[in-house]
Amino acid sequence: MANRAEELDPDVCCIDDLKSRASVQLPQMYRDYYNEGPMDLLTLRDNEAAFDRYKIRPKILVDVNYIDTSSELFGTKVSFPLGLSPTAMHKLAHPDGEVATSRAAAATGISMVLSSYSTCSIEDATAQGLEIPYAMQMCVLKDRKITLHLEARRGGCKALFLSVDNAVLGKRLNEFRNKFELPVDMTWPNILSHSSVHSDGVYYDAGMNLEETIPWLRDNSNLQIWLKGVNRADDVQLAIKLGLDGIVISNHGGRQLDGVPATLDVLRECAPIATGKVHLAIDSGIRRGSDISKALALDASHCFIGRAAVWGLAKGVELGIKILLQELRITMALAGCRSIKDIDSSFLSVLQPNGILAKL
Ligand SMILES: Cc1cc2nc3c(=O)[nH]c(=O)nc-3n(C[C@H](O)[C@H](O)[C@H](O)COP(=O)(O)O)c2cc1C
Ligand SMILES: CC(C)CC(=O)C(=O)O
Repeated sequence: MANRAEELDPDVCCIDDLKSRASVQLPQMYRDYYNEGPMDLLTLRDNEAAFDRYKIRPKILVDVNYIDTSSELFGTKVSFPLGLSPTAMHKLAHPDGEVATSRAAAATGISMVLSSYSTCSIEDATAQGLEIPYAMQMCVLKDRKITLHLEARRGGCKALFLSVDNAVLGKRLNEFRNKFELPVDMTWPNILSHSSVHSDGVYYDAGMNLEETIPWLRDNSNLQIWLKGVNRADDVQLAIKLGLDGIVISNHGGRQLDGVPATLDVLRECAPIATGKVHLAIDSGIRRGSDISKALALDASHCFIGRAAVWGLAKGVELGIKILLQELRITMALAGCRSIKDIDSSFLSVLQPNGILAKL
């Protein structure tokens, strides 16, 4: 049968399998750091549950012999509208770290955003994929001499993703209980070529404000600037006013402020403001190809995954990406969508508490 998992691994058929595999392989301290979040994990759970509240409405009798999943990010073609969110310290899960993750992104033709706290250099990571779009995540650090935006350009990145949801770290109980710490031989080369791990300057500047930071970045970089971690309609309006290139609706995968709404619900609220004015992407909670189709139907132009990629480091990041692509293709075929632009709000309904399906 045409759709049967082709070359996929029978032991790992879905992202949940990948999570189980990674969870038994990783030491508890790192497994909990990856899998969990702050306090009661309310947002972490709701990010995933939100995708189940939206129901797909398939259109019948569409010729789906040929499905085109291709899309575009930062003006570069990608095989489907999925990218890797910035996640710190890949060497905790695999000795090749971000180089391995980047290799998988390149092999599958998708985008990758590198974390400021990557354990490989930007140059080593981006050398893996000459055809795919890379971006660099940055926070404004206390030490302004740590110029990640300049490193990003040297490394061939097309965009900067400014994280705006981490003025301080969320209260992650697992990190307290497990006394989380980095192995002594692990460093953050993109930050530490300029500073020492013991310097306070390598941490976030909690006083950062956009009115000052965006012009500073524009003066010092010609890369696209995206905001990552937007959760309110008025902040979408601010991003448009400041002329930003893109926004990622994100709650850091439910790792920062527990109790904020699921990103899919925030996307639904913010998309009408952003459409046609600024690129809009989403992350947090994406575990299935059908989740990607739901976000696209709610007007996201791109989706990103965090944990699904780090779980992949235990068994194959490429395998995880291929699983999501296969599931997206099957969803599109069964829903009657031949291309990404066919996926619109007519393909979704919401199940209301009274049990009645409502159109968007
Ligand atoms: C282990 C881990 C490390 C992360 N490190 C960063 C980081 O360095 N910078 C950042 O902006 N976001 C970071 N994030 C958040 C991700 O970019 C992303 O928003 C989140 O993982 C998406 O949710 P998901 O894991 O449910 O896909 C991290 C997430 C995880 C799981
Ligand atoms: C080094 C970090 C603080 C990375 C991060 O953003 C996270 O763990 O969610």
